[in-house]
Amino acid sequence: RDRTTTRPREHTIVVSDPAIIRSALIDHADAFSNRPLPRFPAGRPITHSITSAPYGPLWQGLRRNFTADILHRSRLGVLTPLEREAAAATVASLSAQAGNNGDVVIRNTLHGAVLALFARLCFGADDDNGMDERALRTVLQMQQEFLSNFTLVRATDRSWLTRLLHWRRRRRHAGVFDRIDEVFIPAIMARRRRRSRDGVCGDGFRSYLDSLLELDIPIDDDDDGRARRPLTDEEIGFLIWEFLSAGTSSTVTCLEAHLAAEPGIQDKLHREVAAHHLRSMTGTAASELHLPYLHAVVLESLRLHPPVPFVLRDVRAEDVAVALGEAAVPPGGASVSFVLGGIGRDREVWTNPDEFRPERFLEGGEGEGVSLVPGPKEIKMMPFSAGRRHCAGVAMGMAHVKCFLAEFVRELEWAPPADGSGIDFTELDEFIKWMKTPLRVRVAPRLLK
Ligand code: HEM
Repeated sequence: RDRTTTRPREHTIVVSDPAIIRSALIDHADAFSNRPLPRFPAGRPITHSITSAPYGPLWQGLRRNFTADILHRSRLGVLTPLEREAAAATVASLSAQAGNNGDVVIRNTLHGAVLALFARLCFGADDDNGMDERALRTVLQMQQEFLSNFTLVRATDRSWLTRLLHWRRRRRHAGVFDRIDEVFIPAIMARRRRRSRDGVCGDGFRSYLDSLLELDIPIDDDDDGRARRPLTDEEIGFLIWEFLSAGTSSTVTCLEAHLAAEPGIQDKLHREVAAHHLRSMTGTAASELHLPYLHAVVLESLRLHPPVPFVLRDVRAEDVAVALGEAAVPPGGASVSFVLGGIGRDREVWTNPDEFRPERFLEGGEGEGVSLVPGPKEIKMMPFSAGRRHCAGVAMGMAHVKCFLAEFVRELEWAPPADGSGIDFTELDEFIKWMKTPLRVRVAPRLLK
């Protein structure tokens, strides 16, 4: 079986042509199913996460547990009340923070709320799930530190000189991983105690942690996973870190980009959402309701501002040559970087691609039927990537974004800041496409108008 290497490849190939991306990720999926392994501090079980496990029985087991058990579509309705509570708390907090003129910077509040929601899905829905406000603040800091150093650490990985020059930031980045055990292991132990005291899930809510406590993984990925063992607490801690981090920043980035939408679009969205009395509906995920305009707004935003700008693969030389036609790949193989950012703005596919026009995704529009994760047909956008390693949280990501957005436009009116400074759409050139200047908006309660 093809294995990925822990040594950074000397050679990186950047691919932005959608036809070649499709051919590599879908037609040559066997060769393009491993990510380059990051250099994490020695001693970490770096391959024991969905994102870093090589394609094989371990990855299959971890991913199946995640998608078929915890994130399965049939469970999304069960999660809706938690999503609504988180969205409502965010509305209350933003309203309270808005100054006299109504201006408020939303990113930190939103990030905290989305993280708290993921923590409940992960550790259990009760307040005493072991992740109090202090622990959540620590995780928020860890995520911010991790993301702010990620691009630099990757870029400086290749030579000892760049590693030496940037050792301080590299050390800070590695320090995040040193804190994972300290933050999560007490909560893991508390959940285990509760389960043995009160029965299987303690509070009756099957959390991601519950699934990990019950999961057996292959002892050896090379013998097709026949012999199995439970996960260690350290491995569970790392999987929890992945769960809390993989979706939080992309969900926040996605929402930030939506809320900058024009008033005309917002009013139309408000009319649709209000007509559905979303709040009174229970047991149905926002993503499952018939809200075509909400769906179109989310897709249009993902087309224009995909939160993850590129995806990486670790590939052997012969596979690169077959799939990409690269003649001069060194025998050591290559890292391939597939650029997702520009696909949705292709002028040959989209009319006036830089315009925010959700209508293109409604019936009869050029985007009707475009799928969130492209299959073997032409790729018109791919915010969640494609092929075997495409985003494992598509359904949950969409459900969260729609639920927050619906609650936001139902309760509040959003406008550019009162001081006339406008909205700066410049994105940071990093692993996650944050807006360079965190979005500041004017909010006003809708019901009082
Ligand atoms: C709007 C929200 C989101 C976007 C745009 C997004 C996008 C992506 C992208 C582009 C990838 C890389 C795929 C590749 O390498 O081919 C990815 C991977 C992944 N995402 Fe998401 N994501 C989002 C939300 C979430 C959520 C909510 C979760 C769940 C907690 C999640 C969990 C994951 C995981 C586990 C992977 C690794 C999959 C694997 O290696 O098998 N994502 N995501």
